[in-house]
Amino acid sequence: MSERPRLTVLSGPSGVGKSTVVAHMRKEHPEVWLSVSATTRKPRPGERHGVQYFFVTDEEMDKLIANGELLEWAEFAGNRYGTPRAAVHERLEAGEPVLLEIDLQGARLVRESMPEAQLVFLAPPSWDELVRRLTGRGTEAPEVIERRLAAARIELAAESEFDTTLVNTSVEDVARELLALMNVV
Ligand SMILES: Nc1ncnc2c1ncn2[C@@H]1O[C@H](COP(=O)(O)OP(=O)(O)OP(=O)(O)O)[C@@H](O)[C@H]1O
Ligand SMILES: Nc1nc2c(ncn2[C@@H]2O[C@H](COP(=O)(O)O)[C@@H](O)[C@H]2O)c(=O)[nH]1
Repeated sequence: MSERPRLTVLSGPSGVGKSTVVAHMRKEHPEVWLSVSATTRKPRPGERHGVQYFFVTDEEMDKLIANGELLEWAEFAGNRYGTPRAAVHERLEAGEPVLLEIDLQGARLVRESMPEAQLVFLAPPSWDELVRRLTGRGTEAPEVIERRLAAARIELAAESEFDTTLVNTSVEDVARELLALMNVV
């Protein structure tokens, strides 16, 4: 590792492949620490509490927010999501490469509170391919897909706010590029 690791934020429209890229990257490089967010969204089949997310009630999320326990939080497509603050700071202080996979609103908040963070935007090869991926994943009802696509138009329009854009044509290529940006390889 050539430089001190810093916080990296990966954002991009729902269905672009953020989780797929990060999972691929962490298979080879488990030393990259991925923050586990809290969310009020219901678990998808196979998702486990404490692994993909901390699945919390609305009341629990209210408390996390009120107690200042979240580094950032946002409402996205009808659910709330937030990054637990303490774990991120602990890992950064330990010198580990830290990655947040969060939406545009969260990325903007992190930029305000931690201007040294690098913001990476994951873009789809095309709009049609984004729709295919989001629909093909088969995890959301049609009305939820519509909400996520409406958010995607806003997120795509904000690409220039990010330090770097990676286009997710190949999971392997993007994972390699992200590792390089994080100074892990
Ligand atoms: N490069 C790629 N080529 C083809 N399909 C891909 C590629 N990357 C991801 N996918 C597929 O796209 C779908 C969405 O990927 P994924 O769930 O990782 O997206 P995401 O950005 O994490 O979405 P969300 O923000 O909704 O959590 C999945 O079915 C995944 O297998
Ligand atoms: N602002 C935040 N956004 C987050 C966080 N954790 C995840 N996300 C983003 O939410 C959407 C939807 O995720 P899904 O798992 O329901 O498909 C996606 O863009 C995630 O990146 C967070 O802590 N804060």
